[in-house]
Amino acid sequence: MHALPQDITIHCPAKLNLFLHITAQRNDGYHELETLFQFIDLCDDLHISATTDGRIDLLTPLQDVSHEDNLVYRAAMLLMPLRKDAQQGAQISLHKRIPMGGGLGGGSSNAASTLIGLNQLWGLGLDRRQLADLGIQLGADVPVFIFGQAAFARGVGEQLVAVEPAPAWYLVVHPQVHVSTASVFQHPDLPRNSAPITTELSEWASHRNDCQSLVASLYPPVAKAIDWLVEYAPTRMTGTGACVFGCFDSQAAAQKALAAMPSAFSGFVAQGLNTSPAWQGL
Ligand SMILES: C[C@@](CO)(OP(=O)(O)O)[C@H](O)COP(=O)(O)OP(=O)(O)OC[C@H]1O[C@@H](n2ccc(N)nc2=O)[C@H](O)[C@@H]1O
Ligand SMILES: Nc1ncnc2c1ncn2[C@@H]1O[C@H](COP(=O)(O)OP(=O)(O)O)[C@@H](O)[C@H]1O
Repeated sequence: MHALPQDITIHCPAKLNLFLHITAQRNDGYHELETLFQFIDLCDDLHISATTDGRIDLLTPLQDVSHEDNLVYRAAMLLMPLRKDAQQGAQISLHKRIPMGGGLGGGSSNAASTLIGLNQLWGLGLDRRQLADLGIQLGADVPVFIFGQAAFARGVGEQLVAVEPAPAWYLVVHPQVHVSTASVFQHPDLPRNSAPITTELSEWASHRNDCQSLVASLYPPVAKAIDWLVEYAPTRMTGTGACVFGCFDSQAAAQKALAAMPSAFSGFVAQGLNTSPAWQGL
């Protein structure tokens, strides 16, 4: 039998929702979506070392998130009952770069990478489907990060079909406000009855983010960020916001717009990725 690795470093990419349509609301309150996910090369880094004390130690606290609520810790807890040996433990540290709560999916990506990494270190032998089924308990975006390919998603984000969105460079602009996902989905003015998609996924003009008008009206900085960025490139909000992204043909064009960005916003240039770097080297 091969010896298990003792240490692993896993990238946790951010995602963009290139579009997001809400097609229905289920009886349990959750919304049925049709969304196109692409990863971007802005990544958090997760480092996991195997230990033999049967504990999960998270070495890097996050501001405003307790250890017990941290999605890294919660993902590790989901795998604890599946260990082959109760002495198996882990020390985990997270280097965060993805802004939190901006619609970029960083927490879900951290959770997915924790499941991927511990599955490897502890030799659990779970396949991607089994990891995704565990991960969805932590958040609707976790399965796509385990799936590891750009995807068209239905349901609450668990029915995934691999797709190849065109290569693109993005300027991602953070309007510096925090939008609560739950409050957007609870809002009475949210449109909830988009028709299921029949057009090409790649046709930008046929698609939209159904949360965008509502969020822009509730949060004026989001509207200002869109109004500014749309002068440079086709622009849309990701997830339930607050971040918005412009699509550029080249890194240089995206960088040029970033250089002109008003100081009220923060932003970064990133490349679209159709394969997640989380699985690299595994
Ligand atoms: C909207 C999306 C699109 O990618 O992204 P984000 O803006 O969060 O990144 C996701 O579907 C978000 O997924 P996630 O952030 O994991 O949401 P969760 O924690 O599962 O849900 C937060 C709350 O939003 C509501 N919710 C979420 C997803 C969904 N399809 N319908 C809902 O009604 C529920 O009230 C839930 O309690
Ligand atoms: N490891 C984590 N990284 C980021 N956020 C986390 C993490 N663990 C828990 N959270 C909580 O999840 C919320 C949503 O995080 P995130 O995935 O970054 O944003 P979004 O859902 O908007 O894409 C955060 O505001 C934070 O309270």
